[in-house]
Amino acid sequence: MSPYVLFVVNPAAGRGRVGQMLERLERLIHQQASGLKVEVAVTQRPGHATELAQQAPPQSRVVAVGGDGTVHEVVRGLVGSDKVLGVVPIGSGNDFARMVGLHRLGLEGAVEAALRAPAQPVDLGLVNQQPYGASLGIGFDAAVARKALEAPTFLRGMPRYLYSLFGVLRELELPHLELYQDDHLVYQGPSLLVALMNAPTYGGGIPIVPQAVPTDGRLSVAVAGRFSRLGVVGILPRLLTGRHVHHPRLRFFQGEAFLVRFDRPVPAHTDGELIPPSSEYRVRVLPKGLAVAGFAG
Ligand SMILES: Nc1ncnc2c1ncn2[C@@H]1O[C@H](COP(=O)(O)OP(=O)(O)OP(=O)(O)O)[C@@H](O)[C@H]1O
Repeated sequence: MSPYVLFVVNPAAGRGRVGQMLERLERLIHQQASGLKVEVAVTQRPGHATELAQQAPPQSRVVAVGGDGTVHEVVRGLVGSDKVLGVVPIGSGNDFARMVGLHRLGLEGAVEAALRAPAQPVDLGLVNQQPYGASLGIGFDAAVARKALEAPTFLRGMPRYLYSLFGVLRELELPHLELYQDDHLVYQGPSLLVALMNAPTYGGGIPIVPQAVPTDGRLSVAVAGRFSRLGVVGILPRLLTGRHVHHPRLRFFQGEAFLVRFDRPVPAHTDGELIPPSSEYRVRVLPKGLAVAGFAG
């Protein structure tokens, strides 16, 4: 029996580009799906993709059409099931697709892979019991993302990012971090950010932990320690090209389970989606947590 494939399309992804492509997308999917049972569902609101993924029948493929936020919501609906994740990356960042090698396929190639390519498992992360696919960022980058929500609506793209970045820099006051790996304290001190990664990149290709491998049964962790405002501005260009890894205020760890504890609630994001700020994040890897169509392993 051929599998049932549900495409979950987020019209808001890619800054609304997906919504503008809806008809073309549906045509393409139905053209390529001959012989398969396929349905296309358009999300109506944030969180809807998780419900749709949960409701899909056992052993089906559920394909996230959008960016990392859409993938994140579908992952949340699939974890612990025998369903397979597909990804048609049309977001702004697409770091999950980059992690599993699907970002270079182009639209038709990605639809084809979602429909018919064999599936291989990847690790997932779990933070305070909630799954994530590619990234967990705690601290500075999440604060910038949060600030962007308050930015004036006329600011878009890079101006919006710079507004948010300098807004957070102006108020910069580093929390005190204690990082435990398997119950051992491995780092303590002021911290700009902590990234607990399954993927090497976040934020649309920023190689925060270039050595991360999503099939090694471990999370790769970067801790940025005490940074001044000027220090942050100095490290950013190096971060974009992966030249930050030898910076003396950066530390890297790899492992299965971490406890991230702060002296106050600190903002965080999973796969680029903000989660409620907390002073404690319990994080672990879920080895081979989800099968992904078109992932070569
Ligand atoms: N119908 C909808 N209307 C508005 N927002 C929606 C709808 N459906 C889903 N969303 C939200 O859209 C947001 C953005 O989606 P997504 O992250 O996939 O796109 P993106 O931001 O372009 O990509 P990336 O995260 O890769 O940069 C998500 O937070 C999701 O919850």
